[in-house]
Amino acid sequence: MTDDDRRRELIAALTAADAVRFGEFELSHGGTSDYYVDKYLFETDPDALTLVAEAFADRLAAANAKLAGVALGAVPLVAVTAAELGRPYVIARKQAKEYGTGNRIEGRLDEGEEVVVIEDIATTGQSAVDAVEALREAGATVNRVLVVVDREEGAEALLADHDVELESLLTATELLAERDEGAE
Ligand SMILES: O=P(O)(O)OC[C@H]1O[C@H](OP(=O)(O)OP(=O)(O)O)[C@H](O)[C@@H]1O
Ligand SMILES: O=C(O)c1cc(=O)[nH]c(=O)[nH]1
Repeated sequence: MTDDDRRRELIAALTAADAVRFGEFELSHGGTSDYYVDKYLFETDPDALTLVAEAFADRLAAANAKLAGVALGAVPLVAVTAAELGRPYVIARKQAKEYGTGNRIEGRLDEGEEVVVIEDIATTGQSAVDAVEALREAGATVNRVLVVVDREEGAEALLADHDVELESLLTATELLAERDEGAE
């Protein structure tokens, strides 16, 4: 299957899961948008979840790295991708747990381990940067973030400022091409 075919299949699966919404939406790091990718709708749909995990696993097969998912949204994605690859993973919480272990990073992480971050959506990239910083503080080496959708609103540049490369399965331009062509 070509990359284009795979992208088309993924867009169809996200659309079938009703995850691409149009209207007015508030975003997590400020501002509003006329569209929103409801990650929980595609992540709870078995077809879309499987496609995303397979696409991530393909990209990660050659990298001998541990995976990390950014809570909450990327947890199902990292779990299914890691199972597909037969690899362990960790979870980066938004904040450290306030009792018990007090962990910010959940799961086993050894000093100096290479980690690739899995994220659902990148908008400003701030959530991904926060996870990278928490992982680095915990001793990991991180230079790659993989997302399902890059909304192309600054995440690539912000991550590059932190020496991290952003890769996406889909860009907003690709995801919204049909709507935008219709609007021309
Ligand atoms: O690139 P950014 O500007 O940081 O925005 C994208 C982030 O915002 C959303 O998460 P949300 O805050 O909705 O959190 P959740 O995963 O806990 O639902 C999305 O899943 C990304 O994690
Ligand atoms: O930036 C966000 O908060 C955001 C955008 C989006 O399309 N989907 C989402 O879950 N969060």
